[in-house]
Amino acid sequence: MTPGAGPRTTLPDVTKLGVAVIGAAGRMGRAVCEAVDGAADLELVARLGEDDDVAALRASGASVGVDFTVPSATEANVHALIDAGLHAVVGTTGWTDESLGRVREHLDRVNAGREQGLGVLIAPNFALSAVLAMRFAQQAARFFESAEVVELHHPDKVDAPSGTALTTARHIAAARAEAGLGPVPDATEKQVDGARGAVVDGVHVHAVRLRGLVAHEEILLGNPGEQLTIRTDSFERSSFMPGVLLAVRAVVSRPGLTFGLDQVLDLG
Ligand SMILES: NC(=O)C1=CN([C@@H]2O[C@H](COP(=O)(O)OP(=O)(O)OC[C@H]3O[C@@H](n4cnc5c(N)ncnc54)[C@H](O)[C@@H]3O)[C@@H](O)[C@H]2O)C=CC1
Ligand SMILES: O=C(O)C1=N[C@H](C(=O)O)C[C@H](O)C1
Repeated sequence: MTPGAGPRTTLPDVTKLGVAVIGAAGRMGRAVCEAVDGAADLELVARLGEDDDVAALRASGASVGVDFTVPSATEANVHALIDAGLHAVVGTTGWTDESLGRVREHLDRVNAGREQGLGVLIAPNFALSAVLAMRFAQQAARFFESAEVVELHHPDKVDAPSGTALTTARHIAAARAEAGLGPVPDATEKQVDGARGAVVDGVHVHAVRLRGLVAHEEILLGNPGEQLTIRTDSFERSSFMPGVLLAVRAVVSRPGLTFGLDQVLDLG
């Protein structure tokens, strides 16, 4: 574990919220460390990498652990953060209903014995444009016969489709089901494997990997004679930082599991 700004020679500032970043050397981890460092009310007290022990955060002065690691590691990190008595903000992808359920149960168990409960906030995307795009897609879905999602990312991304696209597709599917819409029209009988993308709850999702891109998504909604396109573009990782900082400040007073940044924005 590397302390926030070199070896600590003084006690942490108790007027600030102590933050530890897990995955601190990664693309997002570096940006989060910089953002926390630049926030007057937060103090970066630890940067953790792959070989560091999350349990050591117990003595670090951190109240919130922020995880931007890899899908195979994030769930274990969150359970370790809860066991160490920290709140958690998570941007890492790979969450399923089952893994979210395990976190919810763990929090229920731990919070039953605490005066001020621990919170975990997991968001597939912290960029405001993406959060709004997901919400608009959910609102629009019931009015359209067809819906497909295209996500476009940098080629160093290890998972496909993106967590954002999975969530978008699930929201669209839920809105269609609630409105009583049937399957999307599709006459395809013969295709090269994968030509129609992945199918998430009946919604086709396509993943593009292209050098030069950061994180982008298009939601295409079609009716006879018309189309609605909702598009979000993160050109820089700075786009995620206001959402990450908002989540860090919010999670300490939101016991239990929160999924999605929309839950802490006043979106109506
Ligand atoms: N929710 C959001 O707004 C966003 C989410 N992401 C997601 O965040 C995750 C990280 O993305 P990037 O920073 O681009 O990846 P990256 O590959 O640049 O960074 C991941 C870092 O985690 C470290 N790591 C791996 N296992 C670890 C472990 N067990 N403990 C501690 N550190 C560990 C790696 O060494 C690396 O430094 C991905 O799942 C990505 O999809 C990315 C951008 C925005
Ligand atoms: O890996 C990324 O870069 C991103 N991952 C998240 C996802 O999979 O949705 C969020 C954003 O799209 C960037």
